[in-house]
Amino acid sequence: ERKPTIAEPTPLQQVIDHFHKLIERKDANGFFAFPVTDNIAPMYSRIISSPMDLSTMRTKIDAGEYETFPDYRADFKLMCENAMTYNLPDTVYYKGAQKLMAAGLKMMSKEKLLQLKRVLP
Ligand SMILES: COc1ccc(OC)c(-c2cc(C(C)=O)n3cccnc23)c1
Repeated sequence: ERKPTIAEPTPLQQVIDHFHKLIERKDANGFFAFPVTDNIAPMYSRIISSPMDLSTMRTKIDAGEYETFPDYRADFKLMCENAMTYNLPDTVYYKGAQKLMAAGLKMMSKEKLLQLKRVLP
């Protein structure tokens, strides 16, 4: 019978996958790994209108939902900004988001992407 074909990742998916893996490694505690639920964060779904997390981003990467690299970077920023909206500044979540955002945007800066473009076919 016909075998299901596994879609060959596009060059964009491969570049996004490369950065996503680096970001996942930076979230050692897993605070950003899965959607934040109302039972671990009271009223979260009332306060944060557009939730985002690394597992949702992974699903979007594999489904080819990111048309451009900036679309992916925007979800990463949204995830960090949500944490800095919901949590007070002196929490591990706010501080973790601040650190993750700084490291991630530095890694995915326009200069870094230009360098990458030079070495890609
Ligand atoms: C303490 O263990 C965990 C485990 C998973 C979490 O989110 C997926 C979180 C978590 C992650 C967050 C964020 C990202 O705002 N959060 C906010 C308040 C209370 N908990 C959290 C904490």
